[in-house]
Amino acid sequence: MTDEQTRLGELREEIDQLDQKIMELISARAKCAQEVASVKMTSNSGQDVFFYRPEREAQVLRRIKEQNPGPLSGEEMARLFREIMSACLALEKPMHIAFLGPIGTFTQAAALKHFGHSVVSVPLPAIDAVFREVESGAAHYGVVPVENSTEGMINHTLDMFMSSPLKICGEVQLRIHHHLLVSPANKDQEITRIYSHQQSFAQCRQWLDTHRYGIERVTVSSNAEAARRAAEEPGTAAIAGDMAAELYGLEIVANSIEDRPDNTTRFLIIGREEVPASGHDKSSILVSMRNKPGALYQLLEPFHRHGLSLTRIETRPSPSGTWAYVFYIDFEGHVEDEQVRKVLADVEDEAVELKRLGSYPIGVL
Ligand SMILES: C=C(O[C@@H]1C=C(C(=O)O)C=C[C@H]1O)C(=O)O
Repeated sequence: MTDEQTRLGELREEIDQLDQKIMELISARAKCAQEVASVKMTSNSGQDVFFYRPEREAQVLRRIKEQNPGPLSGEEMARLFREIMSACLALEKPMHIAFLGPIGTFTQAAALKHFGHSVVSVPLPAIDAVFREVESGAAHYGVVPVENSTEGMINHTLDMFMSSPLKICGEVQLRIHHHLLVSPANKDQEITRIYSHQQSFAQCRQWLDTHRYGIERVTVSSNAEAARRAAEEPGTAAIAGDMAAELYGLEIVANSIEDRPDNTTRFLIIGREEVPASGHDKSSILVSMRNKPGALYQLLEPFHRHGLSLTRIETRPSPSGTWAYVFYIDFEGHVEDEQVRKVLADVEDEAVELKRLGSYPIGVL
């Protein structure tokens, strides 16, 4: 045996021993989580038991990121723990997560990033169907896209909150990389048509105008549907992400063709319960104001006076009348915070209506 072989043998021996310890520790952790479940059941007899605790999971992931000694990055370590927690929670109760489908969409990728892979993910054909599935109790939580850094707000999601009783329980951001994809069987054919979702076409507009000018662009209901069609129809391509490419066995012709390298989509987690404070939270509200001079100033002034940071303000037409508006506002803080309570009380004095959509942990992953 050479020196190199001897050294490799020793290192592999060490890795095997470490793996054994990791396995024992993960099993001990899983037993603890099971114990937590039985405590929750006995202390909550007869009432709804909330096995999934978003605020606690956010705290665990934040601590892991902060205390991670390296050489793995904090993000990487948190992702590993995300999966460990997901598996532990599945022992307590397997969660059903509705998402904007079909399978292979970025929304599914966001759902798995947020909840880990030990959940049952349920694809639904439209954003309102995801809301209905959670409202009816058929799914524990839902995941819907809410804004993209290149293309702006997903208005359909915002408008759903006007009528839905659901709460926002979390947020997750996903870097969106689009590829031009073809079926390996049709690789040598000339492409005469490209399928994609309207949002993805918009996020790749400049690239398409420069590199595939004049080729017909056909909008379909999702990237995954685009990939499915490209897999079947000769002479076509799709713009979609890695998950859809893998699912339909497509090959990448051009990689990461989004116009902005930081192209990111933010998704919301919707559920039926309010989430207690995690220590680093955000809140969302819908406010309709009287249509009078200074209305927007009056709405924003309390945030300034109490030093609360706004992270987003969007205006949507009110369903109650022509030229009336509803403001969708995100800000830092939790409704349990004293400062937030004061601001909301002031806003409520001036507003026609104030709807609290929820306070939730700022996305960790
Ligand atoms: C174990 C618990 O239940 C679930 C599992 C968690 C975990 O594995 O760390 C954390 C929060 C809950 O979603 C808990 O509430 O502490």
